[in-house]
Amino acid sequence: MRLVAGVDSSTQSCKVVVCDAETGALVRSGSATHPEGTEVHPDHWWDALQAAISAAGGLDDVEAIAVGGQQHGMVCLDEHGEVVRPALLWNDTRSAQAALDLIDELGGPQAWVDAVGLVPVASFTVTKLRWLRDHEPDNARRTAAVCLPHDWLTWKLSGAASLDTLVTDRGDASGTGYWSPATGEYRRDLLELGLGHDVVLPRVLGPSEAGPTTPAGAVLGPGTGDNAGAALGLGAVAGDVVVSIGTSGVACAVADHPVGDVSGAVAGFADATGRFLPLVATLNAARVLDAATRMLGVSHAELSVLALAAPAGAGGMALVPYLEGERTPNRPDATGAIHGLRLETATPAHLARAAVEGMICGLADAVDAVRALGTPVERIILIGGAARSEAVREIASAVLGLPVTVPEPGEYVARGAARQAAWVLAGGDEPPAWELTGAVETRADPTPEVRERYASVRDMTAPRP
Ligand SMILES: Nc1ncnc2c1ncn2[C@@H]1O[C@H](COP(=O)(O)OP(=O)(O)O)[C@@H](O)[C@H]1O
Ligand SMILES: O=C(CO)[C@@H](O)[C@H](O)COP(=O)(O)O
Repeated sequence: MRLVAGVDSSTQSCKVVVCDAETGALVRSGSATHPEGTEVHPDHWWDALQAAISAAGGLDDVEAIAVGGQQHGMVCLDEHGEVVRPALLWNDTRSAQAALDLIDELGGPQAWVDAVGLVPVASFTVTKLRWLRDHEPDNARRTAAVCLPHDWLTWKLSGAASLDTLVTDRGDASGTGYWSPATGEYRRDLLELGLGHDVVLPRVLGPSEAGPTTPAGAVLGPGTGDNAGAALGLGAVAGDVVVSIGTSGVACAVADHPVGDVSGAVAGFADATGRFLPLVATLNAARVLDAATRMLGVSHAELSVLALAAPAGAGGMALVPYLEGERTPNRPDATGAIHGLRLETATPAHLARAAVEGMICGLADAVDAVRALGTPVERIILIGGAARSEAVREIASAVLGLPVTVPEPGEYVARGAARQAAWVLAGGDEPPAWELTGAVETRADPTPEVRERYASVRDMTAPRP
């Protein structure tokens, strides 16, 4: 059996899967946690990757490896390849003003959509570079190369010989704000608009193009952003909308043509197969439920039981989940809110239900935004840590008004990276046909009134103090 490995270096943890290259069957796996915070030194990702590889029994018998990772994080390297400062992550909102400045300077949202398929918000790398230029000019000047979390880990696995050996892929490059999915070229003028000068950028490999090798001789794939990785790991096709409830909430779909949304809600990313990946991301997803478990002093399993014990609509209680500000809608300084609290609804069950419903209402808006661009929504595939919750599965089906397909619990980003590694080994126009088994469909009675209530209160939140 030929073995391949896939990595998911996500916001909260690093996961490694080792799979049979031909069938995709999981052979072994491991994981390790990442530190908290929206600013993290990349060395922590490297340490977690080493720990996860050890937990997975090592990679000595693996022929190819690919790395999927959280998108957009700004990794700045100096001319010697040293990290200039801790990386600013996708969920760090300090560059919100930089995003507004950049939109203005290029001539408005349409100019950005035309150039790179997205309208800048604080998440995208180009805005973080502008923040660096404005707030840490010495660090900006020292920056000789910029890459993303997955690019940096691929480079480290290759031995990090020189800046010229940095590689990336279309999927992750499309989240920078200085690479065009439509032309497949960097927009160095936009990089310079952000950072103030030109730097080395990773070479963009094709979807199954081999990168460098590890010192042990395993071939490295291009890797990709975590959402493109998940779509590849799930084998998503037209009509599927992947909804991921991890640290971020995401709704995305595979498309044959580049997509642009001047409202900025949908980012017109590229995917990991040579196609495109219109995507909406929210900042508030699984951690809203983590917060609810803390407020109620219960476990996730207990939160799920509580939420399902309360009536749909939580007796009119609606929770707006902007606990970390929000990206879609673009409200970096917003806070969360609980509306409609009454004596008779002041129970743990009502609060649990309102937390799950509010978080999913944000994602239902995301699915609507993807649909509004003409993307067919025939099947919802639910993944991410919070998909382990029965309440999330039931309430997602009810709030979205659609059946929800939940694959068996697994690491689908890491699986997608492993599938890419297998594709690099096998060659050919399409990735190897890895069958997805064990998916279960959940159908609940639709509750459109929950979304109506949410829509009536979602703009009523206080700014961050
Ligand atoms: N049974 C569960 N119910 C709800 N949330 C859960 C459950 N298990 C894990 N989670 C949450 O899922 C999140 C991690 O999901 P994951 O998709 O791995 O995140 P990321 O990829 O962003 O690091 C954590 O916030 C964790 O608390
Ligand atoms: O910013 C985005 C997508 O645009 C996020 O989806 C990040 O890619 C982080 O993902 P997770 O760690 O939550 O999986």
